[in-house]
Amino acid sequence: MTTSSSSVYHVSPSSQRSPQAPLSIGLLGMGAVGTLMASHWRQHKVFALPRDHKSVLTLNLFTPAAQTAEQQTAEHQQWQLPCWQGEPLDWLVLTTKAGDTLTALKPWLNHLPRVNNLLLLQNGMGQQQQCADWLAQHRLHTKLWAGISTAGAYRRAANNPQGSEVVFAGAGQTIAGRWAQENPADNDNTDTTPLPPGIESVRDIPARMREKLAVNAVINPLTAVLRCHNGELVSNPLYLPQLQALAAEVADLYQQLHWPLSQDLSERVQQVAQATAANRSSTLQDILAARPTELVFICGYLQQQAQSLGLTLPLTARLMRQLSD
Ligand SMILES: NC(=O)C1=CN([C@@H]2O[C@H](COP(=O)(O)OP(=O)(O)OC[C@H]3O[C@@H](n4cnc5c(N)ncnc54)[C@H](OP(=O)(O)O)[C@@H]3O)[C@@H](O)[C@H]2O)C=CC1
Ligand SMILES: CC(C)(CO)C(=O)C(=O)O
Repeated sequence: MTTSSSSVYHVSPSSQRSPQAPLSIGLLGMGAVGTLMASHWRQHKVFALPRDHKSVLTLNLFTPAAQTAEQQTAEHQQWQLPCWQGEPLDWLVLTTKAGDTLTALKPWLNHLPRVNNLLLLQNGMGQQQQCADWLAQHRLHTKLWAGISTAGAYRRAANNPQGSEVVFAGAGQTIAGRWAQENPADNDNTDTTPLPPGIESVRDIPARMREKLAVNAVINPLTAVLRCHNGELVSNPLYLPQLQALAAEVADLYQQLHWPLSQDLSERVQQVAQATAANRSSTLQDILAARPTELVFICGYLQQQAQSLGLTLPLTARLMRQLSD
């Protein structure tokens, strides 16, 4: 098990041993992050919620050599998850893309009264409040949690009966907290429900998500329009001023919204772009694969916030137009 000096676990597939009694956990969204999480929770009772409600789901995970401290050789894992039939769940963890949240949940509505805690482990913002409203509309008392992760994984074609596998691309930190309202003052900071292993409980999840959102609101649309790796936003003298201008626009909005940022946004974005220099942003990857992006839940969410104050975000709006052309 890989742990830091605090109680934070750094997610690494299957290497972690559970320090607690087995939890029953449902996973909705069996893609890259869903498979990584399922691997991590092999000691628990994990169910899949596949779109087709099939009885069993086969997962394939490839971990390259030396991806985790204790693992020296590359490893292929294949295992199966039973499909959830409405058994009581401690946790339902949703790992679809942001835009698929409610579409994925709706077919399971009748079973949701048997779910104690629902965790949305996704990038973007906006879908958490949509989900909170939807749960309230259906008088469901499931406790809603939101989380973000810096672990990395991607899907690729593979020579197995399923035709694909998930590649573990890097360990990271996963945090989550109760989502009551978007206003942090209204959140329940006292909930001590133990989270599934590998996820650190934080008291200020909306604030933590906003910090991440600000970085994504700069790197993701720019790399998608410029069709470049993250690092080029800093190393290319034509791109750096665009990064700085967009960061200033987003930082100004945060100031107007009274959303604190722990660091100068332009500096923070440059650090993240350099730390992930060889990566293609998730938005660029989606565009190259002709998949819908999550920008509506990143830039679009900030545009809505700006609109609520009677403001506009001209640079963001131009990038969004360029990407919709
Ligand atoms: N990949 C990464 O490294 C990271 C991703 N994230 C975030 O995590 C979230 C998930 O990303 P990722 O795992 O990469 O995405 P993937 O596209 O790999 O996985 C999403 C999964 O959700 C499934 N899904 C979509 N709609 C439904 C539905 N209606 N019912 C059931 N399943 C459904 C998809 O199924 P199908 O394939 O059939 O469409 C797919 O298996 C995103 O918000 C992403 O930004 C955050 C940090 C890192
Ligand atoms: C931090 C960053 C920009 C890394 O690529 C990311 O979160 C994403 O691509 O969505």
